[in-house]
Amino acid sequence: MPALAPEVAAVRLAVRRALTGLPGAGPVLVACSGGADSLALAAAAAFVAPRLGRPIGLVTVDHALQTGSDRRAADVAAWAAGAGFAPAEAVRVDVAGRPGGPEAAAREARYQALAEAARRHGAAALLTGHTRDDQAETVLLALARGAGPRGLAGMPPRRDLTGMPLLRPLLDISREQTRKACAALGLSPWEDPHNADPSYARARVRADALPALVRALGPGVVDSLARSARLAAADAAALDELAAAALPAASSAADGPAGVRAPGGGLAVAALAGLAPAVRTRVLHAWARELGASPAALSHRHVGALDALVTDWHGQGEVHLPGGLRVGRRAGRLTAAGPPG
Ligand SMILES: Nc1ncnc2c1ncn2[C@@H]1O[C@H](COP(=O)(O)OP(=O)(O)OP(=O)(O)O)[C@@H](O)[C@H]1O
Repeated sequence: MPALAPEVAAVRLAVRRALTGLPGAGPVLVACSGGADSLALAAAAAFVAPRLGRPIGLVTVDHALQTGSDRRAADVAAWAAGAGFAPAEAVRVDVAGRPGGPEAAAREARYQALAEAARRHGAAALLTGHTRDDQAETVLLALARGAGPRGLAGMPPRRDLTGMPLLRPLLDISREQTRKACAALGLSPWEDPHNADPSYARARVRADALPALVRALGPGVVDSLARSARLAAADAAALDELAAAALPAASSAADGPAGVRAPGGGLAVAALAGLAPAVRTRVLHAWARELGASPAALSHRHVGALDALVTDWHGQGEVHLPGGLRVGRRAGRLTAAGPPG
């Protein structure tokens, strides 16, 4: 019997770790584009899941943005059916008319379709094939736009996708390993032309920025960026916890000791002023979200303007937040009004 390729073993081990102890009896659903990362993930899941008594399914999304995309989706679904996935489904989505650029619109449509499919099949979790290289690219892109620790934390290995657990078992596996795993298993991955399209920032990072860093600083740079993401994630989680405790305290300080906390009830400036800036800005961000400001539209500029009501008060006017909300400072409190109508 030929020896098991080390890359195949590494991917299987990563998937086994992610699936062990997963609650719920439903299938795990692999989100597979047919690319090397998610194909290696699917092949590993097909091996590991049955051994853990876990059913497996696979969904591939057809964004209908390129000619032949329907054939690619059908090929992936057919391979999956043959490899024992049930369901083995190709889902077509309509990307047109969504907000943001084409990349963001395709991602939103894809995640919506994947979450819907996972719910429809009673899945215990959805699995994606993001690798350590994807993580390093995410961190570089976050650095380039001046993100804080939450952005630099990159992608978590596990998150909630509208009520469905989304797992990323391959965050410690390199893209080279997924390619080698596919080759060792005789699988021919699909090459997504978008991955090489220089009009996408991520494609430029993948093709130019990261290879330039590796040339200048050595091959360890990808692993180092992924490690920085893990460290930033731990710090961001600790700061989020501090902020989660400080928000009700600042809110009840504003309402008086017997006050019942209500998001619109205001925040006490004195309580906010005593917080470390990293905690205070998180409290203000969380409060703005509670008030109804959409997280996607809430920017550093909005939070900075709220912070200035506390730390740089000179009688300035109200701060306008997304969704028609207005926040002002009166009698030692930040209070909110709106949206209009
Ligand atoms: N069309 C699709 N259908 C289903 N899942 C997808 C699709 N596109 C991406 N995914 C999922 O999202 C993950 C990340 O995709 P992305 O395109 O960002 O990275 P990638 O490195 O090109 O991945 P891959 O090599 O697996 O295509 C994939 O590994 C896969 O799990």
